[in-house]
Amino acid sequence: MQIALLGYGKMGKTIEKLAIERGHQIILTVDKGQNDFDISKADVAIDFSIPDAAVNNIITCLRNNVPVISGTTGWLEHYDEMVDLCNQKDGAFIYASNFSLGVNIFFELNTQLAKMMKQLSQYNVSMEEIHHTQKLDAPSGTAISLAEGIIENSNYTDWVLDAEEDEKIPIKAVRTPDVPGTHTVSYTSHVDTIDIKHTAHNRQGFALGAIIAAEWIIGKKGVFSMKDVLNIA
Ligand SMILES: NC(=O)C1=CN([C@@H]2O[C@H](COP(=O)(O)OP(=O)(O)OC[C@H]3O[C@@H](n4cnc5c(N)ncnc54)[C@H](O)[C@@H]3O)[C@@H](O)[C@H]2O)C=CC1
Ligand SMILES: O=C(O)C1=N[C@H](C(=O)O)C[C@H](O)C1
Repeated sequence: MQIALLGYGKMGKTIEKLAIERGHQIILTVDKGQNDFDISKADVAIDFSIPDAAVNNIITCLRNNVPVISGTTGWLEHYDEMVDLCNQKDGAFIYASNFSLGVNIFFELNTQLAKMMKQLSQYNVSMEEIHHTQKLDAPSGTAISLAEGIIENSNYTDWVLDAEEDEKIPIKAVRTPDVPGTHTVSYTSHVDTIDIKHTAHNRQGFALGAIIAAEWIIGKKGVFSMKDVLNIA
């Protein structure tokens, strides 16, 4: 596979190393300030850039008929526009807030637990996400996905960052040097707490998942998710 990497930071560099080990070629890397690039020769593009750049990068890929894997978080208010553009261009697109296998299993566990807890009004749910201090967005995309999984399966209506409001899931965002990503969902009653937690030890799980998604999307048309790629649940 000939891959274009949009964003050549911590994730871009981790993906480059793993992709080469899997026999792929990196034919283009794009980083800050490179606004004029030719992506048309890539089989697939993988975007791990910044929230302000993600939308333009996805548009460039779809307009050039290049399938795009988007891992950048913090731009989701434009997600529906990207879905429309993908369908209009008969393109191929996957966004995932978290590409790691472990977190995608954790998403399923979170959904099942939310269903079990729905009738148990003595428990209140809360979430904590911990990330490195360079992270630009809060809460993390993964925390938002976890909150959406709970909202779909409970009486909670929304989430709220670093605050407490009725019927909203409180998410605490903590920034600590060098933490790749830790997410905890807690259900607390007066007598006990149930925690489920995922801890990333490094970025390799995110990178491998994104490469597997890129390998999977070649030859497909449409908007997909990691559930389609991993064929789970
Ligand atoms: N979905 C997932 O599994 C994961 C998502 N992420 C997300 O991926 C994004 C990148 O994460 P990191 O690599 O850790 O950040 P990073 O800060 O190390 O790298 C981002 C890179 O994007 C570059 N950039 C800035 N403007 C750009 C533009 N217009 N076009 C292309 N590149 C541009 C920056 O100069 C930087 O080198 C973040 O939004 C993060 O939340 C991170 C890890 C896993
Ligand atoms: O910025 C990061 O580093 C990460 N971002 C993603 C997110 O916002 O959920 C995924 C992972 O937690 C690492």
